[in-house]
Amino acid sequence: MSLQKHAIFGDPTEILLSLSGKHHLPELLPLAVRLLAPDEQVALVRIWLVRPPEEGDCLSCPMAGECHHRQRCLHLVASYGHARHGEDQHWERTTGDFRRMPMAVRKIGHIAATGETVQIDDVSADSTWIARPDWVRDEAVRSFFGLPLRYRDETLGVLALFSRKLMAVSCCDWLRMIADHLAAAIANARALDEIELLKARLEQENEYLREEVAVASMGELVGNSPALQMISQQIDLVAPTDSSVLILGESGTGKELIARELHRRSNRSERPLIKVNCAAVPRELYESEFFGHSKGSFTGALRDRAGRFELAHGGTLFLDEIGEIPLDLQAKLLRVLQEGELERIGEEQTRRLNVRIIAATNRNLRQESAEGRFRQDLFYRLSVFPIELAPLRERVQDIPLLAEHFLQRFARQLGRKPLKLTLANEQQLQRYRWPGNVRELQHVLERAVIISTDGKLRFDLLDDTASQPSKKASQANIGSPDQVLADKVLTDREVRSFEKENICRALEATGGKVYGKGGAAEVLGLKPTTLLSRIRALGIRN
Ligand SMILES: Nc1ncnc2c1ncn2[C@@H]1O[C@H](COP(=O)(O)OP(=O)(O)OP(=O)(O)O)[C@@H](O)[C@H]1O
Repeated sequence: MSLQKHAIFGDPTEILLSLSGKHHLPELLPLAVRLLAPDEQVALVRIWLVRPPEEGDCLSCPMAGECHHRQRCLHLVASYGHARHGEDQHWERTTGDFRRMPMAVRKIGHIAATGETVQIDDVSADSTWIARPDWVRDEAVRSFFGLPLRYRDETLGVLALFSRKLMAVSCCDWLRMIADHLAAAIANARALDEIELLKARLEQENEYLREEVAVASMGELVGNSPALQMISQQIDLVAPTDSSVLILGESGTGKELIARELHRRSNRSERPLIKVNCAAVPRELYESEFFGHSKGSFTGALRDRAGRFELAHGGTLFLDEIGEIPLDLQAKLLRVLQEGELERIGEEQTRRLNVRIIAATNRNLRQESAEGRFRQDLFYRLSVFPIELAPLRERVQDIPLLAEHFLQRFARQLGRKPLKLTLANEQQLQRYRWPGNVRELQHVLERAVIISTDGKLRFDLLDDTASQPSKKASQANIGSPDQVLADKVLTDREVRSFEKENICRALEATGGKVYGKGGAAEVLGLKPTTLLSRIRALGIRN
């Protein structure tokens, strides 16, 4: 087949190649009609797809009188051409009189119902097929070619082409091939949409279940140190109010537990507590995660989705790791907190919300805001009532109670006989520095229950890396961690270098493994998502 004969469409191979790069219907179909109507020789190309009518469709449909069963009809989904008269130069609208076509009615309906191709070389001579003879005359339309879009014995729709020239036989062959290709692409795009929808649904369910499991395994606040008693009093004071609370403390000290306790003791406890781990949200999804989006507002927005703010309406929104929010989003977050209303991405409608905010961070947010890394106004807004959790090494009084609590829990979970915590055990645990705080203690006790098969508790405590001098750190002239800790007061640069050094050592020790048992996150007593975000923030190559 030579290209000249069917030059009416441009190069068909190019058309097929271009179409194969589009995987979603909103891109694929408009491109197909444009490619098939490159110039004035082709007056109009249209694609209809077979679908059930949408709500309200039949009430306003000009073809309703000719439609009997109203179960399925043809929906005009793409249109393109070259008008000689009229204002709508390219006939791109899909809202005109032929936006819906009943099955088996007129030529388009006939093609869809029978799966047969219809070719009319001289339309003016065959007036039975023509809905608008004046349009055919005014626009000098010569021939019509209508093809079913068939995929695996199913007619998905109709491709129709009105030409101002008589089409060559070869041209019709090419069109058939393009129609077959288009039908397969439509079926694939639908399958892909379905997969993405299911994937998004699964991810959401998964996230929800993970949170449920996490909450179920969190339990109550254990400890009787003066520091913890004071925290409990603070919770009682602030819980019934709607004030924002900022929970500060090292990783693993129990900030999330405190947030849940605050919600539980508040008047909102019957409503949901929605958590966002700000360190785990990909940068480009922040806005949608917080404020939601409407269908089609960006690639991948396959349906309307409520953001976390909306889900928390009437309840509490827990913003964990708030220090990780990018600066540009901080401004938007502040606006929502100040005004109590938001718009989903891609939507004009303003929604009023009643949400109580609890935020948590292990960063020194005051200092970060003073240095411009965190918005000061947002910091003040969030820290109406700050609660500061002391690290475990500063409340060693809590260690025996916590250890006993975890021992019983893990013995029960693992089906082991309850083990006894001796005085020597308690002292050993109280001597350790617990860089990963209560989370680390929890892991150490879980391991202890697993390995202590002879009824005697043995703690597999990691070397207190914090007390090992570091060559690299002293080379960098920031003082060894020993010195650093002994001095107590650290500059921000020292803290960051120290943190970087410590993470690098953990990664070295675990062969770069971040997640799971024996991974760097576990060694450091951090959540893997937190560790990953720090690795990124500190520019560590893993
Ligand atoms: N006082 C406590 N009593 C009982 N369990 C506790 C206590 N404090 C912390 N835990 C447990 O320790 C683990 C870590 O706590 P949590 O996740 O609340 O810490 P976090 O400070 O939010 O950590 P991160 O900063 O890494 O998010 C959880 O399993 C929690 O249940």
